[in-house]
Amino acid sequence: MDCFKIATLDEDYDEDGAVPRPTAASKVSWVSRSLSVASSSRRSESARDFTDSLEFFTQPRANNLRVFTFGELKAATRGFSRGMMIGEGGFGCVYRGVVRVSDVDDGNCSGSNMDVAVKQLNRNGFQARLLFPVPLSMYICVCELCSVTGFLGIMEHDMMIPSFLSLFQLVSALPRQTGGLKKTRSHPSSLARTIDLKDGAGGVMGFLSRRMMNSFYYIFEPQSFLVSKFLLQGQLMGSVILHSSIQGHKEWINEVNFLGVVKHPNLVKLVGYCAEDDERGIQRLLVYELMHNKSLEDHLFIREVSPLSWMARLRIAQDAARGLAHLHEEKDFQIIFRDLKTSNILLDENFNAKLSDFGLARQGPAAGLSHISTTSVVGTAGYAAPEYIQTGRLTAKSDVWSFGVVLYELITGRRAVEKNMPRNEQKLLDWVRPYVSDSRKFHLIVDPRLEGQYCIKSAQKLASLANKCLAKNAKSRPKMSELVEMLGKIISETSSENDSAPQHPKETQGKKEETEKSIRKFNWKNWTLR
Ligand SMILES: Nc1ncnc2c1ncn2[C@@H]1O[C@H](COP(=O)(O)OP(=O)(O)OP(=O)(O)O)[C@@H](O)[C@H]1O
Repeated sequence: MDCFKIATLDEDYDEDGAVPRPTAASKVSWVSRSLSVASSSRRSESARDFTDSLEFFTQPRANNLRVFTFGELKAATRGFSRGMMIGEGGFGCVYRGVVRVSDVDDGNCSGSNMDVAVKQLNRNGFQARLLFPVPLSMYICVCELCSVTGFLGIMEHDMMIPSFLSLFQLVSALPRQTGGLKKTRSHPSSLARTIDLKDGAGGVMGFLSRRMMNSFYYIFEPQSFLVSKFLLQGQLMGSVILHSSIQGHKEWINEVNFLGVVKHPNLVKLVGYCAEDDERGIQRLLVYELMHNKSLEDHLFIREVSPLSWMARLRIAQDAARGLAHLHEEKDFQIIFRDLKTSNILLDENFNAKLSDFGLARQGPAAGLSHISTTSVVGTAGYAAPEYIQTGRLTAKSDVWSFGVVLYELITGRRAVEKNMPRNEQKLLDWVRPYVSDSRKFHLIVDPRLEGQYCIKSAQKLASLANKCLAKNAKSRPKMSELVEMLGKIISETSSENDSAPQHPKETQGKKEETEKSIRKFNWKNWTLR
């Protein structure tokens, strides 16, 4: 999933929620949300945004996170071996591992083994990744102008790029990686024009992994300006996203600080972290409880994984809503999650859902203020609320919008943005619209992987809930606690309907049996990386 960051936004607060003043960011249309976008940006503003987010961290809050050494985590993950890798996100790889934890709670200091997921932040400096088919000329131009250092993500393998890569160096390096790009010795400035896209860059495009396309990336200043320039020329077929280790580090700190202090059954548990800098580079790792059934994304969109029953989907939605309600409403400070999506909803061995990835979380507005004005709009395209994209003004209702998108993904089994679909079906919300308003056609959008094993009334009720979350006017969207209640009602109505019409065996067996069945089907050994 591609993401965006829009910079240069006003820092004004608007207590009555009046129509916002147009800003640079408001030039970015909702239609272009699937692209990575950026308006002109100034480093100082980004820095201010960073400082804002640090505010939260300066207040002392107790956490009992364990500090791991790099050596410990290396041993726990068998040297970060590929065999132990369970996922990959925009900021690094996630590995399975086992760590020893002490059981201080029960009075004795004996230790026990704990299954964990270890997320390793990518180490080296600046990063560049190609998310969507991009004309190679643009790619090269961006890389050249940005002086990319560090990794250049092409295909599954990261390629090392020497510091201050020149255009010529990049083009020379590409053929070895793509196996198809014509080597050319022309002067760097003319290369962009001489490369045959079908022959050479086509190879690059073809090799882009699905995983990379769905990942989360940043545009980092000052490079974002360059990307926006391409966008303005109307030539952007995709985007080159750059982020730096500073940016990744910020997310890392965010995660430690937020997840370190929030505890809830529907938020993934952060066990500890590792922060070591040495000759190997910057080591930043996070250690979470292992969620045996990975993410909702895996279950909804990966064909090899058994589909979730309708009832399981409803319960997952309610769990996620509970997690968000806790963040929004149950603490002495509000937390806006900012990145709700199916890959951030993890499932434990009983298919209980927990939210993970607090890298983009922000503390909500102070008392008396209606929103936070952010200087950078971040999130994942397809999930972010339109008013946030257009104005940078962030409220908890932005999360509610994203939740509405997730509800439609649960109903349809389709991604928020589906690049492989015909153009008119790519944006989920646009695609469902005509079907939702026509009850005779509604069944056509329900996930075919359910094979008819669902209650149509229940699905329609869920869609109507999603519509409430997707109200244009943010203020009229429900609060997450209200959504928890509404979902509870749908769940109990659905189970009583199932009880009276037991023709759907999967849904009448109860959660436990259904879960056991799914677990049996889910085999770690057959787990293939996307
Ligand atoms: N605690 C965990 N237990 C089990 N699997 C996990 C855990 N955390 C992450 N994963 C797996 O690793 C994948 C990558 O997670 P990560 O949070 O790094 O990125 P992401 O959310 O998929 O992408 P993005 O970079 O856009 O946030 C997840 O989709 C999930 O499948």
